[in-house]
Amino acid sequence: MAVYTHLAAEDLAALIAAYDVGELVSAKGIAEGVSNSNWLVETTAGRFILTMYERRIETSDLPFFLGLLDHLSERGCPVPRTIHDRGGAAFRHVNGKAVALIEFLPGVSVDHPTPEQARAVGAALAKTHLAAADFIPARANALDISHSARALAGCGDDALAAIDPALPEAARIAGQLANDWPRDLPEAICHTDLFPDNVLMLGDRVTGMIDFYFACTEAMAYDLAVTHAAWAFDLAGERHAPEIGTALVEGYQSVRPLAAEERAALPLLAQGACLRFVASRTEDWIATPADALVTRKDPMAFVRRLHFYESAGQTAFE
Ligand SMILES: Nc1ncnc2c1ncn2[C@@H]1O[C@H](COP(=O)(O)OP(=O)(O)O)[C@@H](O)[C@H]1O
Ligand SMILES: N[C@@H](CCOP(=O)(O)O)C(=O)O
Repeated sequence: MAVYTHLAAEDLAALIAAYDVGELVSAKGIAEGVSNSNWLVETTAGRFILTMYERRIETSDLPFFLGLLDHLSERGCPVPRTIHDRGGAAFRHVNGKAVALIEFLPGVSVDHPTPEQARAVGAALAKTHLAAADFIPARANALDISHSARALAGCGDDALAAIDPALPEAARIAGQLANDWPRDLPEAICHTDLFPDNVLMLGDRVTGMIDFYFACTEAMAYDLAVTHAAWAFDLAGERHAPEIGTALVEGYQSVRPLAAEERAALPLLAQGACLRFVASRTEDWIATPADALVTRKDPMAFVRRLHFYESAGQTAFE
């Protein structure tokens, strides 16, 4: 579920009246997602997504995230633009919480991508990297490898082993990788969470890239590594799908060829990408009671991918 807050009908109507988007017709809570509350809003002028920021997002970061959506959308990327209110503001507050009205994009998230779809996702990712080149604001990656290493170490070996006996070893690998991390790869504003549920597709076409709320200044090859780890496996991380990974990298390179040092770094970047999700999933696992309404995501699905990238090396990307 992802509607954490009840919005009274009169609050909703007053909010929509602040925008030049016609009259409110209906608003339905959207079940997908875990971080924010989302509603599909219909007005006499069309459909919109209303997002209420609930967890992990600092209001001070909203101008960056929402400005980025507008920047990428203006440059032809399939990214929803922000609807600004009559006073020009990109976000407002309702009952003390920040909310934004976002363009609705068509499409569905695929569960079992084909190579053609993965190719299109790779190309769309590379286009956002190029289109973000003249986006001036910067934002550090709060979930970089040093953070993952600290977060896992902070859980303590006993708590990690209680989830799975293999987790303490993953924490040690994170500490090692934080020391070996490449620092000089070309950077851009990166999505850093481009999982299948953050991509909307119609057939082989990417119609929407959403949920830019982890976007930050990062190595572009790291963003490709995150996307590879998110797309080129089954959900449990047990089966690598080489045809998906290959198509993804080919699609990326059809728009932005990788430099030799970026290609060479991919296996290590992919291990770091896995550890970013091992760390956040482990923290959530410990913080969320087993009977909570939100389904906990399994950190071990990314420990398996981590070990795959360790042993496969460069062959994971061929
Ligand atoms: N711009 C959009 N156009 C169409 N659907 C959207 C849009 N933004 C979000 N959604 C829908 O809302 C769901 C949750 O959005 P998401 O941003 O992933 O939430 P969360 O940040 O909580 O994970 C998505 O899976 C999608 O179905
Ligand atoms: N993609 C991450 C979770 C991030 O949550 P999101 O719903 O905001 O994309 C994971 O799979 O661990």
